[in-house]
Amino acid sequence: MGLPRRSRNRTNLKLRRSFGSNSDGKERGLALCGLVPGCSIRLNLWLRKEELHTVQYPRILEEVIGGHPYPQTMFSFTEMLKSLAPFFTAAVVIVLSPFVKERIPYAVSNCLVSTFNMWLARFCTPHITVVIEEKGELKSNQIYEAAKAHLHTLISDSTKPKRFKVSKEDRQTASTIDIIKDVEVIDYFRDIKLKWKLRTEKEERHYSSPTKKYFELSFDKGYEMDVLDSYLDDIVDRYERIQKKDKVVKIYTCREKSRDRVVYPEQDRDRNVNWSYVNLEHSATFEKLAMNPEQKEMLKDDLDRFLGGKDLYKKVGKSWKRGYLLYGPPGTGKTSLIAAMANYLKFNIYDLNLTAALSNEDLRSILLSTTDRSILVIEDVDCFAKFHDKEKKVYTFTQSGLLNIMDGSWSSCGDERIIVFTTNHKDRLDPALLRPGRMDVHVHMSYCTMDGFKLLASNYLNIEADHQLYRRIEGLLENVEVTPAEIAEELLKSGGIDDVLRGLVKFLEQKTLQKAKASELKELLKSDDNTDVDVEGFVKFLK
Ligand SMILES: Nc1ncnc2c1ncn2[C@@H]1O[C@H](COP(=O)(O)OP(=O)(O)OP(=O)(O)O)[C@@H](O)[C@H]1O
Repeated sequence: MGLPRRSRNRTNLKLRRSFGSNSDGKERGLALCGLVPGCSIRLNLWLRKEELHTVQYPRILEEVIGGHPYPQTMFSFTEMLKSLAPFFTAAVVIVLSPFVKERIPYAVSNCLVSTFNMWLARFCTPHITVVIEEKGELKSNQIYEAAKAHLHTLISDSTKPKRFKVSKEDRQTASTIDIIKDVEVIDYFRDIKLKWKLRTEKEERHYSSPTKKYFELSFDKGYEMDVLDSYLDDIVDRYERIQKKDKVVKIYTCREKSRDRVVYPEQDRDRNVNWSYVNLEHSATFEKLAMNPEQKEMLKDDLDRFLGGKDLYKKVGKSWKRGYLLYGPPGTGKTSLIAAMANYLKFNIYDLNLTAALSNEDLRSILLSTTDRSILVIEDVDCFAKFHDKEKKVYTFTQSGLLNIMDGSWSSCGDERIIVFTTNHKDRLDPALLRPGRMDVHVHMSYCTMDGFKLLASNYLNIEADHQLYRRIEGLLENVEVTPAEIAEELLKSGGIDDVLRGLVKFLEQKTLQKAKASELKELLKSDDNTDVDVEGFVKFLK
């Protein structure tokens, strides 16, 4: 596990003073430590006590560290007094102790001595600070997520810090306790005392650059192996187990890039990718979906085979990814099917909102920032047919850009990745996009059938057996194209079962009538040779 390193050329050094001796043990004095926030780089500057009053600390450290000024306020007098106060207390105790022992109760002198010991231990034992940043180079940092979950459990179950926050969202059943930034949370592991702090830091390059979050984990020097190899590993293992068992599926959306088009340096491009997430509240499951039962089974089998196919994919040298194309008219359940797939697999969803402003480079960064065991969704992919248009190439990705990323870097640097495209017009898609390897399974989401209707009626109205109106409904469904979304809307209306079904029959009859009128009109227009009308378009419009 590599610890992150930072440049020494930073302006916001935090300085700490402590007494001790330097490495050869001879020189005693005050050590000025330049601590880079969130980093274990420590710069010690040894001074004799008599030099303390004459030295300009900032100037000296400036030279040591490399030419950056520090805010003078860091060396305030109060702060200096604060850090010397325990030392002073201890000195008083030591000097006065023979005298004090006889005159003050044992408990009081004992308390003073132990305060001194604590202070000594605190200032003389060197600490290690490990920084755990929220984001790695490209993706989220799993140790950060695991630490967050661990601290959440820790403060909910036992150790409460001095300050913590409580919140409860609308639909939550219980309130949530969470840590606040800069407040210390103490944890113990095999007698090692561990101090956690959540920190945030604004990148200084630009006002719109994102705030960086990270945890600082501090502990006594000498325990590095225990902490890195056992403590953190335990936390991550536990997190992974919980994730697999009770994982709440999340849906990530990519936030709009800032409008002022900041051009970040190459190494910072990925910082521009900013996913935000909410828990997927969609309760869709395969069982609740009204679709062809055989197709449903085929899809579930395909997903199962994909999940268990690690060795096969490795053996044949293919990336462990699978592409699905869901096509059909609006309201036939494409989005619901994606939610059902995510709930079935317990994979997070990345909803990629392709806008004309994205370049191929942006697209690459976005795709590479998604995690394994996820479903990448690109809805209404036919709308990007215009990405053939090379004229708009300044900020527009190209179709070949999308395909290259899908086939190349994105798919080869992760495991268990699913990509789902949806479209209302399969015929408008470029055949290059449709070929196996890119879209391996094509799923047609069709208008509602009688089987689909029965399933919806069971979900919405709890009708398990037959109903006297079913014959009528079946007859109507055979003749009219109606989407499951339309049926669902009717079934949601208020009233008893009979009222709702009668309302549905009425709705279907109206649709049948409209259809008949539309075809009548079509025939009429066709028979009139002099009519200069786009018959198909006109009928569609009327529908
Ligand atoms: N096959 C289905 N089974 C069950 N419910 C469905 C189905 N299709 C649609 N619905 C209902 O209709 C609503 C809208 O459907 P959904 O958004 O999944 O359709 P869509 O095909 O993705 O539409 P669009 O192409 O406009 O995005 C869903 O929330 C669900 O309640």
